[in-house]
Formats: sequence, structure tokens, C-alpha cells
Amino acid sequence: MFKISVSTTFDAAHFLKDYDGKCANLHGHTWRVEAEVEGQTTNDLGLLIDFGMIKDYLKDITSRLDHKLLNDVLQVNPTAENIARYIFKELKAKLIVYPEIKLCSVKVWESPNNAATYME
Ligand SMILES: Nc1nc2c(c(=O)[nH]1)N=C([C@H](O)[C@H](O)COP(=O)(O)OP(=O)(O)OP(=O)(O)O)CN2
Ligand SMILES: [Zn+2]
Repeated sequence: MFKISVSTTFDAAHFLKDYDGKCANLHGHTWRVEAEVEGQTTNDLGLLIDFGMIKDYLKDITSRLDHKLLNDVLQVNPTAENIARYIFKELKAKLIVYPEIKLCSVKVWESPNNAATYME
């Protein structure tokens, strides 16, 4: 079994609806996203899947979020948990063309200390 992970970042604003505290106010983060995938075998080059392929998919997804107000993009409160789930679902749909690759998790950091992970 092999597991690889790929990270990227994007910048976006959000506020937490119905939140009792400062995060109810409009503010921004540099969000860090890490996707982890696994599979049983490598190809002739020794790659489970090219890091660059996952990075391109992640960039495609996060470009829809970059420099946006996340409340306008997501249908749900844009918590780190909900953003991780959104990116997971989108990335899973892209990886359908690689049946041998399983998407394990997507982790989203709101700050260096705070992160949420979504997995199925
Ligand atoms: N489980 C979650 N809890 C919180 C989330 C979240 O997405 N999931 N989000 C927030 C806010 O978005 C907020 O930006 C985070 O605030 P805070 O934890 O206070 O982080 P700071 O970087 O501002 O920390 P300081 O120590 O105050 O600098 C809140 N909770
Ligand atoms: Zn926040």
C-alpha cells in the first residue's frame, strides 16, 4: 500500500453565520489544503500517481475559492470542516478516472494551529 499527499494554499475571506464570537465578522485566511490518496501499486516509473496530477486537480478546485468570499461560493457555513468536505467531494469526482486510486482525506488549515479533516 502506498499513500501520497499533496498540499496547496489559497487566500479567501469568510465569516461564520450564527457564530457567537469574532469569527462572525468578515475576515480572511491563507487556507492550506492537503489531499491524501492511497493505492496498492505504482506504475513503471514508481509513481502511485504523479504529485503534479493531484496538484493540478487541487488548483482547479481551489481556484474557485481563491480571493473569494467563501460564504458566496459554499451553500453551507464556510467552516474549515465544510470547506474540507467540499474539496473532498470535488476531488473525488475528478479521481473517478483512476479507479485504482482512493482519496483518503482532505485536510484544511485555517491557521498553522487549526485544521479540519474530511474523509469517507
Ligand atoms: N471547528 C471549527 N472551529 C472554528 C472554525 C472552524 O472552521 N471550525 N472557525 C473559526 C473562525 O473561522 C476563526 O477564524 C478562527 O478563530 P480562532 O480560532 O480564534 O483563530 P485565530 O487565528 O484568530 O486565533 P487567535 O489565537 O485568536 O489569534 C472559529 N472556530
Ligand atoms: Zn476564520
